[in-house]
Amino acid sequence: MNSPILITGAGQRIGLAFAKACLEQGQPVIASYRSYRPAVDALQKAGATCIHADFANNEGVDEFIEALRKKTDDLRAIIHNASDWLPESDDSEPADVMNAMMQIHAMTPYRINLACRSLLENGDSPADIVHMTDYVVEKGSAKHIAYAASKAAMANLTLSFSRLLAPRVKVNSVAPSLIMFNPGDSGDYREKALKKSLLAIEPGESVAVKTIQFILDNPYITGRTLSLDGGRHLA
Ligand SMILES: NC(=O)C1=CN([C@@H]2O[C@H](COP(=O)(O)OP(=O)(O)OC[C@H]3O[C@@H](n4cnc5c(N)ncnc54)[C@H](OP(=O)(O)O)[C@@H]3O)[C@@H](O)[C@H]2O)C=CC1
Ligand SMILES: Nc1nc2c(c(=O)[nH]1)N=C([C@H](O)[C@@H](O)CO)CN2
Repeated sequence: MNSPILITGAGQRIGLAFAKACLEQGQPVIASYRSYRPAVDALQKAGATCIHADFANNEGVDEFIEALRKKTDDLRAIIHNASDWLPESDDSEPADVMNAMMQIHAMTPYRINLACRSLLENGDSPADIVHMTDYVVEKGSAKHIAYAASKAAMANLTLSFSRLLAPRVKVNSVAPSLIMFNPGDSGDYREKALKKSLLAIEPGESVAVKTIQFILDNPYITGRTLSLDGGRHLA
């Protein structure tokens, strides 16, 4: 059948890497992006269907769902990758940070999963939902409290949706720690971040691509979180 895979936040970094890997294998892709970049044009040229979406409020989520349903009647998988890594800070209102984090990491996948259940059930079997969570779900984060809480909520969505959608749809999380730095990360920050895991490397997007693909290829994993953290829990 070759139903498309939906990847949210595919305009850069991990989401873009997974979208490219799918297209290289002939796997149809529907990619959501918020900020336009030349990479979005490149995805479209490579055959992806790209849909602009800002999930900052429910109107934006529902507009996206409406646009998605006009593009396809079925889905092979949904990869909930879109994310903002907001810290607490003196110049931001804590309630605004928590609301923004819960909106992108919990409300958005919750609404999309419920609205797109029939698309997954119409697609190739078994279908998949993958939530991109974070190592901090296990340990918390003193500097990204709301972010960690919202990713924990996302991780719980994996448990509930795996119960709701089995056996037709598998639902899992990938919990990365450091995968790739951001351009503005200082040398001091990078040095400290690398020391937080046993393997002490910045692996890059490919390890996330491999992990998501492993989940999609495995018919007997659901309701689980795969840790992708270089042994950070033992460092
Ligand atoms: N990179 C890492 O080391 C780690 C990543 N992760 C998780 O893995 C996933 C991928 O990480 P990474 O590639 O770094 O992610 P990014 O920080 O690059 O974010 C991915 C995309 O999410 C989009 N996005 C943010 N807010 C919104 C919104 N309100 N509406 C729509 N789209 C939005 C951004 O769109 P745009 O830029 O177009 O505005 C961005 O391109 C994320 O879920 C992240 O939390 C977890 C631990 C470590
Ligand atoms: N949306 C994002 N979430 C996270 C990012 C990121 O760049 N975008 N980065 C991290 C860090 O790499 C952290 O895991 C290690 O310092 C966490 N989440």
